[in-house]
Amino acid sequence: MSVAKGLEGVVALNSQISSIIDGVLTYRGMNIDELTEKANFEEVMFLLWNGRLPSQSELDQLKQQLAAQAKLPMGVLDQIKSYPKETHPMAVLRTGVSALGLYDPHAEDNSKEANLSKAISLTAKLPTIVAALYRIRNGLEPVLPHPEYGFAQNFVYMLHGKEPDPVAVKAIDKALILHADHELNASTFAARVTTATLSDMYSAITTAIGTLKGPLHGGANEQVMATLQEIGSLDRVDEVINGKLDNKEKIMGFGHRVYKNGDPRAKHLKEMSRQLANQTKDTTWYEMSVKIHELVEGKKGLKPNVDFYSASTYHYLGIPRDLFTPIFAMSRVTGWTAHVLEQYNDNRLIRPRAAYTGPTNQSYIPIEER
Ligand SMILES: CC(=O)SCCNC(=O)CCNC(=O)[C@H](O)C(C)(C)COP(=O)(O)OP(=O)(O)OC[C@H]1O[C@@H](n2cnc3c(N)ncnc32)[C@H](O)[C@@H]1OP(=O)(O)O
Ligand SMILES: O=C([O-])CC(=O)C(=O)O
Repeated sequence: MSVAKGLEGVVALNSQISSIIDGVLTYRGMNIDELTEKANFEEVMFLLWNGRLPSQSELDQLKQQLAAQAKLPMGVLDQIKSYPKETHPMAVLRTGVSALGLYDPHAEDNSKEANLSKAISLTAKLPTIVAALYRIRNGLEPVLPHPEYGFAQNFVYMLHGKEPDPVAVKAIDKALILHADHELNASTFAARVTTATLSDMYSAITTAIGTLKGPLHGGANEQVMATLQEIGSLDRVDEVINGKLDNKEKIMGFGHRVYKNGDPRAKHLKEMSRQLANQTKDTTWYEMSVKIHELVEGKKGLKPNVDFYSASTYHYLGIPRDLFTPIFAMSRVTGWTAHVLEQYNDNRLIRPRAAYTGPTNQSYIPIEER
């Protein structure tokens, strides 16, 4: 058996949700450049789940459903309050989503209707968990979701507990659009593997969150910020980055399994970071990022992925770095749930083979003879 390590280049299934063709990313056939410029995140979630853009009344209805579903069951909120304060937010999110399943009487109903409403409910509740865990850890009371606010607006509101800044809301909305789906990335694949056993949507999304958490995947955005903070100033970029490259360390936020000529999302995040740098009059993080970009591309030919400029963007918005990956999850849950729906629609157990490379013809040795 020949092995494609890391399943590189293996086409594992058919999907109609997003595509990466010649370096162009589309959701349901629509270029993400256009969606980022013209759509809002609620339209994009509808698009991913339903395969088309919503009418005005469908969009209004979705917004109402999201607002109605955003509150957490008391049991889940109480659990989050009881977790050790130093727990990583992705671990809280993973456990919180798993716990949500316990409070949903339809958790085991895998009909299309039940799963679509679970997709809406999970999408609505993830920001509430993220904002709550942030506030609880800082000794603050969680803020109830605002029934009149849009998705991004509500997240910023619940995080800071005050009228959200429209610039921050717009930036988060765009970032959420850019992260929403990405073909058969590791966490989406993991969600589909779980779904393909005919397990439930909460199990699939819990699987996906655990998979997104790793630094080779969604967890890279937090590590990008760690690198920027380690460097600390523009004049140290050369020394630190060259040192890491000489040590054969990976520079987080660079490289991609699929894009070899650049990630089409990075330019949008770079521009957002640039604008926020100018608005906050704190250009260091943006300038350091650009310098790292030039150095890594010049020396290794590697280009930034979606995680690289998202780090400085979120930092400018006053978001602590360990919330970066949870924000990614708040967006990607729309793609994950769309893939869960697609998997149920035409399911077959996902079960590849392994080429066995261990010893053969071994005999059992009684314990007293070992
Ligand atoms: C949302 C997302 O998940 S986007 C990806 C987020 N992850 C990161 O940013 C982490 C840093 N990047 C990486 O680790 C990789 O580029 C990945 C995981 C994204 C893709 O990995 P793969 O396709 O398996 O590439 P692989 O790790 O085999 O790299 C190929 C070569 O490029 C090098 N390379 C790849 N990425 C980097 C990097 N970020 N920094 C330095 N070198 C790198 C590898 O060391 C390897 O070199 P070698 O052939 O001399 O051993
Ligand atoms: O597709 C991948 O391998 C990683 C990913 O999730 C993304 O880039 O958004």
